Amino acid sequence: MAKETFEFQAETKQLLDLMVHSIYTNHEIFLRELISNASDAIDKLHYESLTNNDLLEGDTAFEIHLTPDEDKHTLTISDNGIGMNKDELMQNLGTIAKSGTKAFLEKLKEAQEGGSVDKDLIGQFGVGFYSAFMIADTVTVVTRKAGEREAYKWESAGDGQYTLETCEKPKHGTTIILTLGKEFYGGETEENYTDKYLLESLVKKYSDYIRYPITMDFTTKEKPKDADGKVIEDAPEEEHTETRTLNSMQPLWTRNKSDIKPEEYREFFQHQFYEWDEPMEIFHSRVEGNVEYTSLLFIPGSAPFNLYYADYEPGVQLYSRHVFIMDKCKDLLPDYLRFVKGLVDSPDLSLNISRELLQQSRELKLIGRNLEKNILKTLARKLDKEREAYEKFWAEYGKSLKIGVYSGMMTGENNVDKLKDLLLFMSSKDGKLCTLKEYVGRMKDGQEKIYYATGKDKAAIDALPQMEMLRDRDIEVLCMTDPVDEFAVEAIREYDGKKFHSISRGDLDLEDEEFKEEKKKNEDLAKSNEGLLKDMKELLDGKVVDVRLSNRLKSGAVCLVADAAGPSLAMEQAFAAADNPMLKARRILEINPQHQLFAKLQGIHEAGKDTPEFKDYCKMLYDQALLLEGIMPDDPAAFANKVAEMMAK
Ligand SMILES: Nc1ncnc2c1ncn2[C@@H]1O[C@H](COP(=O)(O)OP(=O)(O)OP(=O)(O)O)[C@@H](O)[C@H]1O
Repeated sequence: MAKETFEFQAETKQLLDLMVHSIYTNHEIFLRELISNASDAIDKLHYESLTNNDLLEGDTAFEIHLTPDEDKHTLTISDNGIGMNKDELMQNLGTIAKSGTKAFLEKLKEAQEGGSVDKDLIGQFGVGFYSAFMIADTVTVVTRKAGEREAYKWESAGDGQYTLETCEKPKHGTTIILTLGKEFYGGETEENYTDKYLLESLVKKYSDYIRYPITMDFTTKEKPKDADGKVIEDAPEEEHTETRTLNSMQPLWTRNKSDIKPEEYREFFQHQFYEWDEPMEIFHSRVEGNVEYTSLLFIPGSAPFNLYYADYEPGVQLYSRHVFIMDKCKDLLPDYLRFVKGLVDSPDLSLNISRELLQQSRELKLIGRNLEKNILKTLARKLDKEREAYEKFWAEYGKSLKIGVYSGMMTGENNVDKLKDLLLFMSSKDGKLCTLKEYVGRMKDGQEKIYYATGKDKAAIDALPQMEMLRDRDIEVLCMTDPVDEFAVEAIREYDGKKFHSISRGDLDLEDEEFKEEKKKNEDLAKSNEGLLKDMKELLDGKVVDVRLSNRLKSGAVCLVADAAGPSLAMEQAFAAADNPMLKARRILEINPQHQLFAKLQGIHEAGKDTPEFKDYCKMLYDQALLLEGIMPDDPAAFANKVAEMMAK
């Protein structure tokens, strides 16, 4: 193949431009990035060779080798990993397929504007390879895919183009030759990347735990020794070259907890899982028993923006005796812990079965159950002892637990018992978060139900007309401001023998005498107004299933509630947002018989149910009730016009 020139994809160009112009000051991490890619490539080959030994081509000594050359101003990093064929080269080093890159570019811009470009951005967004352009004028990649014959040379000066041609490469794997920029070699600079001791220290700093030897040749000059081992003083010095392994190769998770510094955990977490923040929680444990494993799990400092979208891939890395098996095993932990990152290393996981079978294996299930228990125990402890920290966790991941509560009903897992004590809801009293236990613990004497209301925020809930009665009675109401809240509560049904009761669904049924008396009075009143209510219902046919006199209103004129059978209005909205408009609430319009408007309505009705005025009143009452629930009337313009017309009268 003759040498061909290709253009980088637009986003890659943008990224390269940032790298070349060195807006990022922490140059040295390029080495970590390239070493980490080399290690991944060896992992891949290792894994594939388990089922196809021929791929190794007889070369089983996995290694990442560094060759600095002071004279040529180059640094070469080579591995005997899987290598790349032509398509892969063009795909991997010509385009940026990952959606994360856009986020990276934005973050970088933000950091730049904030004046803090030192933050460790690169690598967390999977743009590792391109960091080479921070220090190299030209990057040359020579690579041959294991099991294939053709080798390729890729080259770029980071100027928007790269070239590709075939070449010779006896060993499979990848060699990256960095022709260093003039600030990055020679004795004048602190950043001399041909300096072996600097390279050694960088390997120690960033790549010590890499599982394969990172080697470099050290040449020393010594005078020869005689047969007795004595130095021959007058002989000329001889050069000795010795290949040294620079890293300890001990994976972090295999070390003793007490020997690991917090910054080592942080560095590992951020780099291994491309995270930006510090972890919020670290779980590091070694278990021996029915099944033996080491786990190192993290709860990231903040939830990824796509945690609840289909493109988010949950899962934990699996290793067996420190050998990488798979990246995202999603069957290990329950879905409600989808935000947990980390790894499990177990000699009991077999390397020689398919990933599908592995995910079904008894050992994996056992490990998963143990980890789940452990995480839940830690969260419970946090809730109990570190409330503020738990509320921070809740703000990031609470939704995941709430989804877990109700999705468990579908999958047959009993997540309710596991999770109900970890849930927090906002109290109508002080706007603070409380657990169900706390709510029940401070219920008023004689209160038998857990009252809740739904709305977009606390202010909207406070403004609900039906809240007035509860406020008067000093009854605390749980504010459900997230659409999933009510679904979770539906799944829990009751807590400590107390049933959940929506203030906007079914009957309000407060438990005090005053309420019961009111209710009785309204029942009598409803009988004497049967005609009016029936005619209103007829007029609003298709919109509501019933029109009733309300027991739940004090000063408000109307409200819209849902029948106890079927979803609530908030649930209906959530279904509609999820493109499932079939599940509708059975709406009931309630009118306050104590309100002046009711007397007016009675008067209008006397003139007959077919008068335009009665029709207008009914429609407008319904639209008002919708607005109170935060739902737009079907025809907002008609509603506004009617209001204007009435105001002008
Ligand atoms: N030494 C290598 N051997 C084989 N393939 C490589 C090597 N270096 C890079 N690649 C390929 O190029 C791709 C792009 O590398 P890059 O460092 O830009 O991102 P990445 O490593 O995939 O991202 P992340 O840093 O998120 O892991 C890699 O995914 C890999 O497929």
